[in-house]
Amino acid sequence: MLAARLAEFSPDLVVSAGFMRILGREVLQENTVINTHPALLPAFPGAHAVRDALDYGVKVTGATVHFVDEGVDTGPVIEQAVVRVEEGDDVATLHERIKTVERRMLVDVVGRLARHGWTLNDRQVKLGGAPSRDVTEENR
Ligand SMILES: Nc1nc2c(c(=O)[nH]1)N[C@@H](CN(C=O)c1ccc(C(=O)N[C@@H](CCC(=O)O)C(=O)O)cc1)CN2
Ligand SMILES: NCC(=O)N[C@@H]1O[C@H](COP(=O)([O-])[O-])[C@@H](O)[C@H]1O
Repeated sequence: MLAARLAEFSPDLVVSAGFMRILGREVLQENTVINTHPALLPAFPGAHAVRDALDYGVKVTGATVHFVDEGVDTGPVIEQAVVRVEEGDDVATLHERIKTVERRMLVDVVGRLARHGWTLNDRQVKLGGAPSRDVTEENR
């Protein structure tokens, strides 16, 4: 039982990155969970975001770090980073480029959450601190 296993560590924050199981109420009621998703939510939720973005023909996609709620990819957005779709991209090439950006963003977000905390009003997340340059540069 994941909830019980997590309780043994009393984590301040649980990070889901590539964790492909839907978390249930028993985990979410006891833990603050964030997730990284390889699309600009609310676009392309679910388990096949990169494929779905390519199939749709978007020119830009990206990655989202969000709080996890009982919905699927519906939690409040913490940070996003944009990635252009390039000529000749397939799922593998596009996903690798997204992963490069999302890993940097995830490290930045976890650091800011830990150091500066956050506020949540309705769906608006305000993180303390400022995004690191390499996250914001990608968004230019
Ligand atoms: N309660 C939540 N749990 C999780 C979330 C979330 O937003 N809410 N995010 C996921 C990770 N995730 C997207 O970032 C995600 C993972 C898996 C699926 C999904 O539909 N899985 C299907 C299998 C799909 C397939 O393999 O074809 C399933 O579990 O039946 C959607 C989104 C972490 N957990
Ligand atoms: N919907 C969940 C989802 O698609 N998660 C994605 O799985 C990849 C894991 O990469 P990795 O195995 O190389 O860390 C990441 O791109 C993450 O956003």
